[in-house]
Amino acid sequence: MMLKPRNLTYASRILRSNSTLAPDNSPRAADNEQWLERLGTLKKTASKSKQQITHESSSLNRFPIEVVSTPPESPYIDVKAAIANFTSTKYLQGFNKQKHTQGNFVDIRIVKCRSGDGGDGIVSFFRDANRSVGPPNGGDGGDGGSVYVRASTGINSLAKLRTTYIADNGSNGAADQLDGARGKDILITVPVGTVVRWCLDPKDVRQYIVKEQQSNPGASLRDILNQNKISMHCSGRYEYDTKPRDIQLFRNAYEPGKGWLFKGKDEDYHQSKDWFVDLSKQVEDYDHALYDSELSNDKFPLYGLDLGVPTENPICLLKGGKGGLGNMHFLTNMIRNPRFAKAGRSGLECLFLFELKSIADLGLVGLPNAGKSTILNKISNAKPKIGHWEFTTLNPSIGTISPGIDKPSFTVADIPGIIENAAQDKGMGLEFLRHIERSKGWVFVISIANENPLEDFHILLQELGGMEKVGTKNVLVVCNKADIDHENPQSVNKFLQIRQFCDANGWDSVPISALKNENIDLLLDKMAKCAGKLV
Ligand SMILES: Nc1nc2c(ncn2[C@@H]2O[C@H](COP(=O)(O)OP(=O)(O)OP(=O)(O)O)[C@@H](O)[C@H]2O)c(=O)[nH]1
Repeated sequence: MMLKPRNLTYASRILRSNSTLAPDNSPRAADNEQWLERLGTLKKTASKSKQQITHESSSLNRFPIEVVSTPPESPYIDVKAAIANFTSTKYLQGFNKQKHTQGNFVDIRIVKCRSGDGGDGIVSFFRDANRSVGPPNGGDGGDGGSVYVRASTGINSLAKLRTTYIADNGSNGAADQLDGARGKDILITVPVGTVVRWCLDPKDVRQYIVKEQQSNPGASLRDILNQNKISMHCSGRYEYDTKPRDIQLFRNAYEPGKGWLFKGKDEDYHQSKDWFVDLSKQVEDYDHALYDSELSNDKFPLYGLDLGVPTENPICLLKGGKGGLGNMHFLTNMIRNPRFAKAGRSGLECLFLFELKSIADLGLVGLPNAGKSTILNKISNAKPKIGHWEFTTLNPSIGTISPGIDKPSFTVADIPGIIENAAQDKGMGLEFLRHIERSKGWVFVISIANENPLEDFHILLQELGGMEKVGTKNVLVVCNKADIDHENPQSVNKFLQIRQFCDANGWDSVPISALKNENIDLLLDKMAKCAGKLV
């Protein structure tokens, strides 16, 4: 904490207040001089202040980065990473438009946030019947409001998120040493499971894509976003290794030594006076300390902020700017009438990508029309849409399964069907995978009535990231629609082929008919195991 003279002299002010006419709770010249002397030491300690955001999760997608330079070459860890990591293809493709949504479900939002500017300190002098110009008594500006986020249960969509959140600026100081009011903070409440990431302005990204597509007409959106990189300053644990942890945010505020506000005589007049130049040098240390503490606070986790559990205390995304000092702090033995004060520090403005990654124990994946929604409908309390056309499911739905009074319940997420080349944005793309990313197990639903179910299974495996990615999950393969043509030996053969492939990989498999309720109890047992709820 940076002590200002008023804090130092509180007791002495109370003692003196009855004995003089002057407004005698303003800092004395001697107090101010003592404070100015101390500033040099503040500068060295402030940069060690604690970093604010600590919610970092290992479950977040650690995308590849290229470290370009590290301290001491640069004060930061400079990294390059693909643009795709700082935007959303779903957003750029306009998936948020009404035609792509069912009901009120929104799982991705880009939001502009701004913390408030600090109010300015003011120039004012005490006046009464006996004195036209008394000691300086200009108060400090109030701090700007900050932007906070918290995750809460009971909400399951980002639909209510606004596009812009702007915290209030702090008020300017006033005469009689009155500090300005603090700006009002903003609290953004999101569902548990939301990941917040720093992101680029979609307008800039769109412009960039148009330019790239003009120079390279065949390039797809995904290729452009993956192949082009942005550079950024990061901070991290460079004492031990060069691991960048946070993106460094910068305020558009005045540099240390600047930000003076003058009344009466202008800046040129003051800069020509030695007493002001000396004072300004001392106050520059105060500015440096502020700047250092801003740098250590103004960071955002490079891989995002994972709000996977309800937050007890709101987390500060953007801190408001500090209020400026009033002229009462600049009274010294040399300077009897300080006609200058300091401006408040600016707030911060950033765009954040809010992504809801549902938290379900199991994820149902399959080609369109495989019967995923029918299964979820049969086994849980969820009522997803069922239709005999492809892509009936446009949004994920989550159902809770309660197998019995003595058995633990678990949750299952049904996501839109995945088709060949989904990774290249065919069909509904792979955007919805975020909802099963955190799931312990993946349940592959394959329609045994299709011509080549084993090939369908291979397509799914390929689109979901291959054996390497799928190998990190518990896997259950459900061969649905076993009622169709069940007496035909070819149908049995199709199932046996899949079972053989599953056995070779150590995965469980089960034939069912969701429509006719066949083998559903066995399916529930196997799903509970896959979710890690049964041994
Ligand atoms: N014969 C038969 N038909 C089924 C079975 N399960 C589902 N169906 C039918 O298959 C069609 C597709 O079912 P859905 O549950 O909507 O399939 P989905 O996988 O959710 O489809 P998308 O929403 O496109 O991803 C519907 O007409 C269902 O009635 C089954 O076991 N047997």
